[in-house]
Amino acid sequence: MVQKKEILSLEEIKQLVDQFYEKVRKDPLLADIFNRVIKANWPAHLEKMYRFWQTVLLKEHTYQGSPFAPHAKLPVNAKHFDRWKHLFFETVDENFSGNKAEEAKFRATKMAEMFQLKIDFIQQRE
Ligand code: HEM
Repeated sequence: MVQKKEILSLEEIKQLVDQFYEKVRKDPLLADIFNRVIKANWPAHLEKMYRFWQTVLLKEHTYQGSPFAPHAKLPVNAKHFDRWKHLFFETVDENFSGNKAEEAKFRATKMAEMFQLKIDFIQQRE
């Protein structure tokens, strides 16, 4: 069996982020939701996401921002988060193994849970 790579540097972060958003952009449930906000600005979004995951996984603090803010008003529910997590896990597992790969899935799950709780709360009030 071929041993998969560990996530050790910005190079692997870029591979993970690029391949994940390739899937997102082809996904029938998620693509429109992203495209409506991002429009032609995918390169800027990807740059931001490299910095986000570099900060989370490599502890190189290149991301500064409010991760939740752009999600607050998105028309999303559990179905969308399940798909997001499925594509993210699939991308990690296709490319990587090791501690950081497991941490990526753990952190993504925790953030998705938190985002979903906040979004549910906002949607209930409206
Ligand atoms: C259904 C699930 C999700 C959808 C539809 C979604 C969609 C979006 C959209 C449309 C943006 C704004 C992009 C822009 O303004 O250019 C964004 C930004 C972002 N997303 Fe998500 N997202 C989802 C889940 C997640 C999860 C689970 C995480 C964390 C692991 C995450 C992390 C981020 C970060 C860090 C940003 C950049 C925030 C900033 O502007 O600093 N997203 N997302």
